Amino acid sequence: MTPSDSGAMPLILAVPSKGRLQENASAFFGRAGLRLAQGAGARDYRGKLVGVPGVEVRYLSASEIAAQLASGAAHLGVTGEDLIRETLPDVRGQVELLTPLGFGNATVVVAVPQAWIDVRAMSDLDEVAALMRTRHGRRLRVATKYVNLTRRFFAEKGVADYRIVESLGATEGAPAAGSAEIVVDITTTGATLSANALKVLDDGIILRSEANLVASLKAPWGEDQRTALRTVLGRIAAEERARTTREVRAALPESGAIDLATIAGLHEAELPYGAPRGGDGEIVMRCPEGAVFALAGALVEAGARAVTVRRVDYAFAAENPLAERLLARL
Ligand SMILES: Nc1ncnc2c1ncn2[C@@H]1O[C@H](COP(=O)(O)OP(=O)(O)OP(=O)(O)O)[C@@H](O)[C@H]1O
Ligand SMILES: O=P(O)(O)OC[C@H]1O[C@H](OP(=O)(O)OP(=O)(O)O)[C@H](O)[C@@H]1O
Ligand SMILES: [Mg+2]
Repeated sequence: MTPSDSGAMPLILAVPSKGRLQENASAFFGRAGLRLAQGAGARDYRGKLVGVPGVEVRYLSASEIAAQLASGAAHLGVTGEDLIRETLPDVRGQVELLTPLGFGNATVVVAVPQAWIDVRAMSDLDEVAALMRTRHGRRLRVATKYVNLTRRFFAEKGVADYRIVESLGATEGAPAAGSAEIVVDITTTGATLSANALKVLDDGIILRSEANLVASLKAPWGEDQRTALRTVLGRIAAEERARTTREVRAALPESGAIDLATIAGLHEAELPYGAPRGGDGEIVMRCPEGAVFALAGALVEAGARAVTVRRVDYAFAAENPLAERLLARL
């Protein structure tokens, strides 16, 4: 880490440089008003956030991001939960998973040849392993790049007699190639598994993963970095709040007699600008997207003269829940 022009130590934000997560990750930051500006040239793996001083963007592969968050070389990053759980021996002690991002969805699964018609569950693997030993004199081989997830899951399921064959790519090809009998790999559509005549075991789901915004507990969190953190997470929270809620405005009845507190309580709504000052006038509420119609109905029922609902782009608030959660752990 090198001091920025102003001498401040930057917050290092690690962003996928390639692969499936890249486009979605920059779109996610863009929605939050955080525009990534890559340094000159496509091969420059550093950049900045436009208009947010004190942040250095590093473009890395998804697995490298997990490693840098673990070591503390990066403060914040976007990567798959699968890589976090595979790479970090102590997830809770090393990072805080701040929020799932709704993209990069994939499932880590145990898959066996479709031809093994009697093998449906993890418990059947023990029998297969025993047969392998007696018939072929060797252990059942599992091809994977998820070595740690595999070991943990197999141990939980009581399957012990196997050997891992580390795979660096095209894992699903291992059984046909003869380098392993079964695989542990990530799948989204299932197309690759089918194409390789493999099936997922009934209880063979190891982890449902998606991209997450992750913070390192091991990175040096000085005052400069905490300030940058509040700005970045404040914008992300404002976008998330705006996306998941609706603003509901109502013209109160002339009489002013309306029990807003009760209505708000019943419909998970809040009054972000407080209760109305006078008896008459307009109030602004905010509620989850799914509560809109019930809330609007309740307001009309209670005498509101008009109710309008709208989406907003950003909803900033004094509290910064993502930042507070992280800062409380540092
Ligand atoms: N169908 C999918 N297959 C693989 N990964 C997926 C899929 N869908 C989402 N992902 C997520 O994307 C992450 C990175 O996968 P991707 O293949 O895009 O990166 P990569 O550039 O190959 O990374 P690396 O070179 O470090 O393996 C996965 O670990 C997972 O979290
Ligand atoms: O269930 P599906 O939708 O078919 O997707 C799963 C496949 O995609 C990934 O490979 P990727 O394309 O990332 O290649 P890689 O193994 O080189 O990373 C993954 O390793 C699977 O092979
Ligand atoms: Mg890949």
